[in-house]
Amino acid sequence: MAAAVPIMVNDLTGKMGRAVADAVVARGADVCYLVPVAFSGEAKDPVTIGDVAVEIKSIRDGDPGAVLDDLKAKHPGLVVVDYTLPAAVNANADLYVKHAQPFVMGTTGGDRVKLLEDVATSGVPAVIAPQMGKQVVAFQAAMKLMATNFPGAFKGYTLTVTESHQSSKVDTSGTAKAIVESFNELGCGFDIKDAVLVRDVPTQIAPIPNGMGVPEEHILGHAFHTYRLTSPDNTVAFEFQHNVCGRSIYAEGTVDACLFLSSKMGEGCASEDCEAGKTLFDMIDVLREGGMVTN
Ligand SMILES: NC(=O)C1=CN([C@@H]2O[C@H](COP(=O)(O)OP(=O)(O)OC[C@H]3O[C@@H](n4cnc5c(N)ncnc54)[C@H](O)[C@@H]3O)[C@@H](O)[C@H]2O)C=CC1
Ligand SMILES: O=C(O)C1=N[C@H](C(=O)O)C[C@H](O)C1
Repeated sequence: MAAAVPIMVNDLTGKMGRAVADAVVARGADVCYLVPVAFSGEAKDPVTIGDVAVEIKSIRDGDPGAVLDDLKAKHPGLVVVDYTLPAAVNANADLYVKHAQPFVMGTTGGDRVKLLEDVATSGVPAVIAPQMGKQVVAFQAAMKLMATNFPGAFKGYTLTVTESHQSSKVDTSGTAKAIVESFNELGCGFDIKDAVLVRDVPTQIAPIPNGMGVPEEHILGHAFHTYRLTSPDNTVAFEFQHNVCGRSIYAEGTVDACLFLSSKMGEGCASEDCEAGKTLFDMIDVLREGGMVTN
């Protein structure tokens, strides 16, 4: 039986970090366990999750690289999870890469081109994806497949994109950005700057068609996305929607990504679908290789 995978969650005092830390503990100590240190933007009081008291260290002060090296030595096979902020994405990835630390990056935003280039060329195993919820990833993969098989199929159609998230979200949905890439390959010519971002609570709560119809109990944690395509003469319309309440779908997917990454560490991608030596993965890779629990 494989050894339990040690997982460090940065920042588990944030909303997603906490959901992932809870999911790590819930998955069971025979599968994975939470290491007792996490990075945040600043040092904070320890947080107890399950029976683990986690020390919260500042990633900006002291020597975070030495902390990582020490954790790696104490917890062989360590996987780091990053759910921080768009402004931290590139610097945090640089730190993990510099210390050859495999990681799962769920944080959105930052300079994505640089992120993917830097990590791919480093050879440090990583899963990077703006969406970790496996059913949403399956939809994302289906759109990608449609774009590959039928490029230009929606040429001339007008696309509108509306996304609603908790008002603390600072960036445009990373998932919408990824899915719009496929719509553009299908011929839509959509500028992501034209996406409608709903962050005000009254509009979120108001029923459809005037509002988003978000259940009030999920105002602090929801992700509603609608992509609407209309033909040039307005006679044909398509609407695609994925509406998520809460965060467990992403947290469970993240634990799956950690286990996937752990199986890849040191061997590259072994499946028929993957080119040998591949070290940078996304959630579509994780999905393709199966083995994800159903939630
Ligand atoms: N890939 C996916 O499936 C999902 C991605 N996300 C993304 O995760 C990110 C975090 O979202 P939330 O947890 O809602 O935000 P949050 O604001 O609740 O948490 C962010 C945390 O990061 C900390 N932080 C700031 N700078 C840091 C640094 N340099 N290093 C370490 N920690 C730092 C903050 O103190 C805060 O506690 C966002 O980019 C969001 O879009 C969220 C849900 C799902
Ligand atoms: O910040 C969030 O909450 C989410 N962020 C991700 C994104 O930007 O796409 C995934 C999901 O939408 C939730």
